[in-house]
Amino acid sequence: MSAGPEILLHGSADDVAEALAARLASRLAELQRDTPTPQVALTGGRIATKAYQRLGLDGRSSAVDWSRVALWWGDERFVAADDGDRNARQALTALSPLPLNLEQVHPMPAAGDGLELDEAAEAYDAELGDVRFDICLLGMGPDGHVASLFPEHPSSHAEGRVIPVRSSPKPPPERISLTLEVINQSAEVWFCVTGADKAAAARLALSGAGPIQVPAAGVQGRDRTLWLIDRAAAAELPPNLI
Ligand SMILES: O=C1O[C@H](COP(=O)(O)O)[C@@H](O)[C@H](O)[C@H]1O
Repeated sequence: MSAGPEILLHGSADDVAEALAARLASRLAELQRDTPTPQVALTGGRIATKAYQRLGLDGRSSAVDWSRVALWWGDERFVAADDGDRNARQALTALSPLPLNLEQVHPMPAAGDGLELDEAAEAYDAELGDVRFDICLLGMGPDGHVASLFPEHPSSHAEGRVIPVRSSPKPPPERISLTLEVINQSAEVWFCVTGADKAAAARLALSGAGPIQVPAAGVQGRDRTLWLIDRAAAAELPPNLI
């Protein structure tokens, strides 16, 4: 059963990225002792991408068998596959030095792949099937959004597991997102949150706000919910949480 969120405080955004990369490598190696292919949902965002770059550089020398890691995405911008805005493109470029098994890499469909937005979300739902993530990584926007679930927006209270998102408050307007239903089936959820512009949202997410107003507040892993956070983003947290 999940305990409350665990706050892991770091000095700077770079420290969070380094810590995320190191934690991911060590947890994956640990999981691989008992699990043939750990299932990981990746996030987009600047800090996560830095962590992927670190893993791309150092990951080969870790104990992880990268051919036995399945990669999924928590959300995606519905743009062309070669668009630099794609979360998957950014992550896979960074991770390209690793010997991943491409059959275990599951990017969300891109615009121009032959599917409309709704069909693309349905196709990803079917591909996901009954997979539950061992680790789900999440960023958080300054407005408290997670994946592409935005506050007070239809995405924050949509039904289903994988949803099409239109009129996203953050560009690009069309996206695909997992819902909290799927995210919260993950054994472990790891937030990576940095910067002073996230401080107010972090405080709200960790002090009982509603998930429609602050989607990050509705996230809870089955076993663990970690917040890898820098001092700037943690500046408004109640002292008892740190
Ligand atoms: O649009 C998105 O933004 C969030 C947060 O990004 P960050 O750069 O502020 O960390 C990210 O979690 C999400 O995957 C992405 O699509």
